Amino acid sequence: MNGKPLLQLQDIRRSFTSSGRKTNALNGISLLLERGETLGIVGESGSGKSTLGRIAVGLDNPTDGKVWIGGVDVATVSTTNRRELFRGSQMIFQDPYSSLNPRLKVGRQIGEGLFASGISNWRDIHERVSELFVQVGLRPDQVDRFPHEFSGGQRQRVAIARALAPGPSIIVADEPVSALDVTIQAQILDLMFDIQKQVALSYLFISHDMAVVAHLSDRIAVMHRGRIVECGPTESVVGDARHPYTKMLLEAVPRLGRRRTGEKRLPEQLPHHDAGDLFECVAPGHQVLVSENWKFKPEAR
Ligand SMILES: Nc1ncnc2c1ncn2[C@@H]1O[C@H](COP(=O)(O)OP(=O)(O)OP(=O)(O)O)[C@@H](O)[C@H]1O
Repeated sequence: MNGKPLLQLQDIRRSFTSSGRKTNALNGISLLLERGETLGIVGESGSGKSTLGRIAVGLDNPTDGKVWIGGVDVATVSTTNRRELFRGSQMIFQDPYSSLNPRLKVGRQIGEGLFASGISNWRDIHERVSELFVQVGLRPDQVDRFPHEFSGGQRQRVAIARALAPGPSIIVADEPVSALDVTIQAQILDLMFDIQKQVALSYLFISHDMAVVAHLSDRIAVMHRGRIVECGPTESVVGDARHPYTKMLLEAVPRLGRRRTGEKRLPEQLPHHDAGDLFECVAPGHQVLVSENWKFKPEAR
């Protein structure tokens, strides 16, 4: 790959229309994901995080805006090349049970990913699947099990192995630990961190939980109603949040909120962003960007 950012999104918009009602899930998202970094995406339910993640891995298309993978504008490539382009972008979901085929042995499911990425010898595939199992902390003899024969944490390890199989450079993890017990959450986050040290991987790490996002991310982008309202290095966003919505998210997390003093009350109204407020989470290095163009306005119910 060239020296271009791994993933670049420019003014991404996505609306859905169902039963005659239009929802603007994304209202102009611009961000960069650099090589080897973890960009955390945090925001409450419905803020557009999953829609953003799906667009980042090619599972959905924006209504408007541009997606570049390694400097290549996705809109300019053929369907076949597009599939190839997105092979380097894999996704891990919240519920590994529903994202795994319940009727297929897990080794086979991972093997199929390897086959699709060009390994045609099943002996090589079997060997690689065993290696992947070891990499995610499972035993090679567990490859012949079905998904229901694993615990929740083990299933997420299987899902991680499957995502790693095609040798991706980007993994979008959408609430990967939300369904797990706290101790298991820490194990999976540590595993993701260790894997990133072993192989050159960038994570787009999506969660509603600021504590979880802060644990793993180099940078954090805070999403509110389909927009990024604050973005910067984790220590700045967590330690010195500027946007009221970010402060609100932090106050909702006792473990992180305790760091802050003198601001115990949550804002009674959420900030409203003007439609023309285009905010770009493209800061290289340590710059903190805060959307300034907001005012408090009662929430529309
Ligand atoms: N396929 C769809 N059809 C209609 N509306 C959709 C669709 N996908 C998402 N939406 C709407 O877009 C908005 C953003 O949804 P999205 O799932 O991206 O948010 P989220 O931040 O990931 O929330 P959650 O954590 O609850 O999944 C929501 O209002 C949702 O109802």
